[in-house]
This record gives sequence, structure tokens and C-alpha cells, in this order.
Amino acid sequence: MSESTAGELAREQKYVAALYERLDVLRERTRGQLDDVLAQGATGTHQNRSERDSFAGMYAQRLARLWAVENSLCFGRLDHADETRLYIGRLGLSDDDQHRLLIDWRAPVAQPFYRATPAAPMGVTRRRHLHTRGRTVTGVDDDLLDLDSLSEEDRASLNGEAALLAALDEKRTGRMRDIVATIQSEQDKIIRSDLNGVLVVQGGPGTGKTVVALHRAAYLLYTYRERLERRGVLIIGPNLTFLRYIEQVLPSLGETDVLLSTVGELYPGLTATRREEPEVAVVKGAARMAEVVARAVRDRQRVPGKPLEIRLDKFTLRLDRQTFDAARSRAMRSRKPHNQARAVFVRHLLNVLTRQAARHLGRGMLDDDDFADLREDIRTEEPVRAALNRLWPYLTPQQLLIGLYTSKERMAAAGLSPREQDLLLREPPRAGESWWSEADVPLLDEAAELLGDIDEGVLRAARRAEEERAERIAYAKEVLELTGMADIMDAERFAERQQADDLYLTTAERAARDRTWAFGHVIVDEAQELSEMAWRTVMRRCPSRSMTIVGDIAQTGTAAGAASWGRMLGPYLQDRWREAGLTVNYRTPAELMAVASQVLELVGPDLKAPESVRQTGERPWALKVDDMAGRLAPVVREEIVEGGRLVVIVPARDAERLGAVIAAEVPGAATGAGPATLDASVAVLSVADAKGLEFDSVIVVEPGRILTESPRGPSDLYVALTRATRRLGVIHTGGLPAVLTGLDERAL
Ligand SMILES: Nc1ncnc2c1ncn2[C@@H]1O[C@H](COP(=O)(O)OP(=O)(O)OP(=O)(O)O)[C@@H](O)[C@H]1O
Repeated sequence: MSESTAGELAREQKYVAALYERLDVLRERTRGQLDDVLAQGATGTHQNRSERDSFAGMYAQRLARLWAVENSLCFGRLDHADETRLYIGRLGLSDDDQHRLLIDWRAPVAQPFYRATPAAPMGVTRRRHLHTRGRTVTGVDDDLLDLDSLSEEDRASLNGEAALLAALDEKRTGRMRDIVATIQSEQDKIIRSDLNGVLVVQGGPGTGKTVVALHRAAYLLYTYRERLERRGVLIIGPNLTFLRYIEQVLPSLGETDVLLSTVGELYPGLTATRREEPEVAVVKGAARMAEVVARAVRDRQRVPGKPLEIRLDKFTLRLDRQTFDAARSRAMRSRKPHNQARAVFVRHLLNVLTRQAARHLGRGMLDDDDFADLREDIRTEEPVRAALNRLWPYLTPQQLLIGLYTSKERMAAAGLSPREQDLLLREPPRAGESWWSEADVPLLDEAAELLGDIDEGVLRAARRAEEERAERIAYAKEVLELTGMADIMDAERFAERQQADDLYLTTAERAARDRTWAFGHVIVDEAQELSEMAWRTVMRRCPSRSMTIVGDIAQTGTAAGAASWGRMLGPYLQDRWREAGLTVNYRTPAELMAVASQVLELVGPDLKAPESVRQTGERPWALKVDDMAGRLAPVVREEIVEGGRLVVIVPARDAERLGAVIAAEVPGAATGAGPATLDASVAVLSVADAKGLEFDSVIVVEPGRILTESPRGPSDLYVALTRATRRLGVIHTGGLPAVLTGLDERAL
């Protein structure tokens, strides 16, 4: 290290140490404020109490943010032509006199850190990247933007992409890391794009779509904090392993109140974990299923073609076709959802039945009160109740779909073809069985919209809750009188306070429990995989249509997924969406991308692979074996990366068999989707489960089978070949597909 570099490091160390000191002071101060608020205890008016809660929440969140930024608190410095200097970091810090010590990376003045170039320096002469380990500064890299003002020494140390390349070269840990220190200009434009409207980010593998989407969430929460904290931000990812892979990025940026979810988790209270055949998912994912569900609901409102007799003890009541039709059309005219419209239908029939009963009882003219009493008597007669329930049953979305899938007759009435009926037909659920698949969730959501919330379960629960509330109020009254506090707080408020748990829920937690929650912003990752029906569900969660949609049409694996953004989004947005592209591949080295690009041509001749930012000198290899089950494990053991991670990507149909072989013979191997896979040094995954993830080294098994085993085979193989940050090999028994014949054949 030269003397001047050592001097620079020492100066930066002094500055960074002062920042950490300030951070410690703020942590201590905030901790003190939180303790003070909590120590006030549960006294005072309701208003005092709710103020106290909101202060406590605010201090707790601030404290969490102050703790989250410990690692690389400060990572950059901007020197300006007017000789001012700004340090850039994970959050903003000022001293007690309000002098700015550190600028939050999301603040407008920090933007040149990501955007300035020698051609457009934005008033910046030098951009410095600071590398730290713990609280120690270990190095600096400078980009000198004002080339005229450079000293000879500066010119010699010009080192544009050092920080980025160092970040990309690091071994993978199984968890995605934030990239605040090295965001690139085309990514920054997307991150800081306006909150309003729908932004589609199309980009090839490894271009940073996921990581950019996450930084955008952090940026939006910082810039529009008030609006988004109330309504929340929802991030939708393709599967639970992927969500686990990305879940640490936002907390490391100091943002914790974001809901991460798969489409399968969007229906509260249900876990959709059953895997099903792709053909079934295709039927369930098609837009026309919205009409099928609507017809299934109407089918449950069908009235009999012939009169119905209801025998009571003393006489028999009779409902004829005309009455049914009149009741039904009134219910339809109310335009209410099924469960609410039921009340209209039932009221009409009950009025008719009550008039008949009055005649039977010889009570011609009844006043309103008597009529109401008699109607109530009729309503509670068991045969009447049973008849009304048959005619227009209360239905939950689950009941509707179970009723549909278990009856070919109902499916036919709802408009499904015989082939579709065969695909969808199921036995009713058995206790403890996980019956629902991810593709069912949008259908349940659709049904929930059409049925409305009121069903018997909800009513029962509501009645129970009301009774409990009345009991709590009675108890609270007693307590208040005993303690002499009755005059400062009323019993209802006191009772509510007993239930204060809900007050401590974050926005994300509240939103997760509420199917009808409207989010302030929704981010959809791997968006190409969503079916038409899934989009209906997602759009319902975001009536304001403030969304970021990221994906790659070339990587679509599910047959129900998107072939074009316009076709998928058109029904909701027409052409009111803007598109941004990402063009540089930060993950896959050029040697590997050269192979993947050949496969991309099979996906679509006009598609263009992203440009790799680096080369490693390691060429991908191919190995032919006679006996896959016998040879695979030794090859895998040889490829294990010291301290790094390896994935073996297998055809979906062989996943279980080959997974078992590797799990038995390779120490530390984990098979199948799940969090364990992320932590293992060797993972065995199908393409669908590896989507969105990355590994130091990748072995693709039987690429020929991957290519042919699904209609989206070329996309699947393209995804598999682009998961590696360093090494790639393929292992096969038969011949290699023509597109891979350029690989270096390795000998055993
Ligand atoms: N500016 C950057 N600085 C450092 N690393 C970056 C940068 N941009 C992207 N990366 C890294 O590149 C890798 C790929 O990013 P990411 O997973 O977001 O890409 P993607 O476009 O979502 O890929 P895919 O479509 O294959 O899922 C990640 O390791 C990410 O951290």
C-alpha cells in the first residue's frame, strides 16, 4: 500500500468511526425514549393510550432500523466540483446541530452516486466506494469523473468497476444480498421511477430484476413513507424457497414492514401446497374460469321446475314455480353477492309462506307486528329452514369449489368440457389432507368476490364475538366501578383495550389477514409465471394500480404463464403501463452465456440474451455416462465448491429418484424445494424450484429431457443454464441436444 493510500484509509477510518459513534448515540437515545414511553404504563384516557402505543411503535421501528444498518453503514463518498463532499450510506445521520454526516442512499442528492458518468458527471468529480469489514475501513475504489482535473497519480489509479466486480466475485451464501453500494445506472433509473402507474421491468437472467425490485420497494417506502406505511407494500414471488432466498434484503436496508407472499398464500387462512399436473393448472389458470366460477355460483341458485311442498305439523305449505322465479329475480336485481342476495330471496319466499300459513290458521288480516311474529315462527320451522337452505344455500368459496370439483354434473353445468371435467374431478377432502393447490387460490378468490363474506360460519363467529364483547363490557364496567375510574374511561374503550394485541400488528401483518386489503404498491417478481386467473387476484389487491412487475418472457416455465406482457396485462391496463429493460447480466459469466444464448434461440429467434459483465476463463463442460444413477454422485462430489454452493438441476420427472441417490451418497446434500436447500452446500432441484435462485456451480442433468419434457422445455433449459455465477457442466446418457454440442466433452 502506498503512503498516500494509507493516509487516505486512515482519514476515511476516522470519519467512519465518527459515524458509528453517532449511530451508537442515536441507538441509546431511541432505546431511552422507548423505555420512557413503555414505563408510562396503561393509564390515562383512551387517546393518551393510543398516542402512547403509536409512539412506542415508532420508537421500536426506529430502533430496529438503527440496528439493521450496522454492516457497511457508509459505503460511498461523492466529491463535487464546488469542493463539497457527501458521504453516502444506508441511512441518513446528522449531528445535534443538524449538520449532515451521512446521506441516505435513497435521498435525491445521493442519486449521482449511481448515475454520474465521465460523460455526464452531474457536478461530481470523484465517486469513492468505501469497503469496510465490521467498523474498519479496509479499502477504497475511486471513479474519477472529471478527467481534466485529475492529477497524474489519480489517473494511474482510475478503477471504474472494481467495486462491482469484487461484489460479483464473492461466493454465494444461499441468501440474496443487498447491492446498495454498487447499483448500476440503468438499475437506479428503475429503482427511482415514479410510484404511480404500472412499471414492467423486462430483463434476461441475472440482470438484477429481483434485487432491483427489492431496492425499489425500499426506495418507495423511504420516498412515500406516509402513503405506503398505511396501505403497505406486497411483494409476490414464485415459491416459498425463493421468498426465503430474498427475505433478508429489505431488513438489511432497514425496511421490515413489507409482506412477502406467493400467489398460493394470498387467500388468508389456507395453505395451498398440493402439487398438481401442469395440464390441470393450465385449465384452472385460464381467464375463462372466471365465467366458470360465476356459472357455478348461479347453478347453486337454481330453483326447481315443479312446485315444492313443505309439510309442517298442522298443515302443508306450497311454493310454485312462479314464486320461485319472482324470488330469484328479486335477489338477482339486488346485485348483491350470493350470500347477501340470499336474504332477498328468502324474504320473498317467507312472505309468501307466511301469508299461506295465516290462511291455514284462519287469520285473514294480520297487522305488521303479528305478521312479523308469524314469519319468524315459520322461518324457524326445521322443514322450512331445510328447504330454504337447499334452494339458496349459504356457501363459502371452499364449499363452492369442492362441490364443483367433485361433481361432473356441476362442472358440466358450469361450462367445463368433458376433458376438463376429467382433469379436474376429485374426491372430497379427507381430514388433514392438503387439498388445495396454488392454482385453486385465484378461483377461491374469484368465488369469494361472487359469494360475499356472509356465511354461516362468519355469522356464528360474529355472534360469538358479539356475546364475548358484551361479557367483556359487563366485566369492564365492574372493574371501572371498583377502581373508581368510571368517570375517565368508558367501559367499551376499556374492553377494547383488553384486546389491544391487534394494535401492535404491523401494516404487513394486518394486510396478510385480510383478503380484501388494498395495498399501496404491489411488486410481482418472476411475473411471467402468473396465470390469467392469478393476475385477476393480484390486480384485486391493488386497485390503485401502483405496481412494479418484473420478469422475463423468455423464462416462462408454467404453461399457464405469459407469452407477452401486453396480452397478460391488457385486460386490466389496456396500454397504460410503461416498460423498462435491463440489459446487463451480473450473474452468469460470458463463457456460460455463450451456451445459454444458443438455447435462447430455440425459445424465440428474435430474443436477445443479456450481455455478461464478466468472464471467468472457465469453460462449461459436458460428460457422457452410461449409468446416471451410478455415476452422478461421484461427479457431484468432485464439483463441490469449497465454502460455496452447488446445485444439481434435474428433469422434474427424475427429481425424486436422482435426489434420493445424491442425498444418500453426497454429504450435506438437500433435495427438493424448501429452506434447507438454501443452506445446503449441494442442492438437487427441478428447474421450477431453481427459478430465480443462483449458485456458484451448476450441474444440469439430462438436458435433452429437460428440453422435451414440457411444452416450455427450451425456456426451462435456458433457466437451468443461467443459474451459475462461476461453473457449469452438463451430464447426460444419450446424445446431447444439438444446441449443446459445442460444449467441451470431459472424460470420466
Ligand atoms: N448492481 C449490482 N451490484 C452487485 N450485484 C448485482 C448488481 N445487480 C445484480 N447483481 C447480482 O446479480 C445477481 C442476479 O440478480 P437477480 O437475481 O436480481 O437477477 P434476475 O434478473 O432476477 O435473474 P433471474 O431472471 O435469473 O431470476 C445477484 O447475485 C445480484 O445480487
